[in-house]
Amino acid sequence: MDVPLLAAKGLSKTFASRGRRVAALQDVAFTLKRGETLGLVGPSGSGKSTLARVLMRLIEPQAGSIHFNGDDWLKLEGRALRERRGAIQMVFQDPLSAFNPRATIGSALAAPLRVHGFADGVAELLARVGLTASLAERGIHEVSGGQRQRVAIARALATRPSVIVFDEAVSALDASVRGQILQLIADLQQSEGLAYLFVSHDLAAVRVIAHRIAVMDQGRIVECGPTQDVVSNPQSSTLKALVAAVPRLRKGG
Ligand SMILES: Nc1ncnc2c1ncn2[C@@H]1O[C@H](COP(=O)(O)OP(=O)(O)OP(=O)(O)O)[C@@H](O)[C@H]1O
Repeated sequence: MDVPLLAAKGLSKTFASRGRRVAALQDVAFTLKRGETLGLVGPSGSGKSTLARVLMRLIEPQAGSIHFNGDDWLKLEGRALRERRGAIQMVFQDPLSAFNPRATIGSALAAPLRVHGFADGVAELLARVGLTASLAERGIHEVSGGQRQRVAIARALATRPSVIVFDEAVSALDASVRGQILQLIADLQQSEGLAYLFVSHDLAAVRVIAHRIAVMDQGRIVECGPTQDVVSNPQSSTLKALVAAVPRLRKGG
């Protein structure tokens, strides 16, 4: 039997803010297989980041479960959580916000290696993302946007994850750099069998990288299926609107 690497069920999260209750996740379920990319698309406020943060154990849902790699993921606490949480990593849109501005790239990469007791070197990590070892001495501010995103990916790899969540990770890059980073992400998946949750409002980028796409709206997954099927024959009004917003995906366009 083909047991998924990760299976989420019944995830619900309601935020209360200024007297209003917002259902950010409502009974969300999905699976991820080893080596698979699930694209997660949806309009602003649909719950994509909330779902990513629940996976990362940054926020607790009120209901639901995640089975991941043999663990009841949302029940892990204390030492077990500390030991295992590096198995799911996240890459954000803006790597600058995720790095200590005064640290060199080398020290930013060395820290997670040390914490996990891994013998891999910084140079090795940089090589895996197509960067030269000499970059280790530079600050994160001193390198280009594309190089920064490569460093962010290298740091995610440092804890030997089996899942990486990309949250709008290529959205801020210009088109040619975006293509190169998408290629790197795909190559790493091929060589290392990583599973990805690729969160983006950019359906064009999701289409090239995702095997399957899940569409969120108002906290629910309203549609999910193989990328080609879903994009060529959208069922939900949410996805129809997203497809219409990408001119070259429109029928006859
Ligand atoms: N900490 C919070 N407190 C209150 N409301 C929140 C909080 N985090 C998210 N929300 C609300 O939950 C809903 C889902 O937000 P979320 O950020 O998950 O959506 P999103 O799809 O990632 O949007 P975007 O594409 O704009 O990042 C929104 O209505 C948002 O305002």
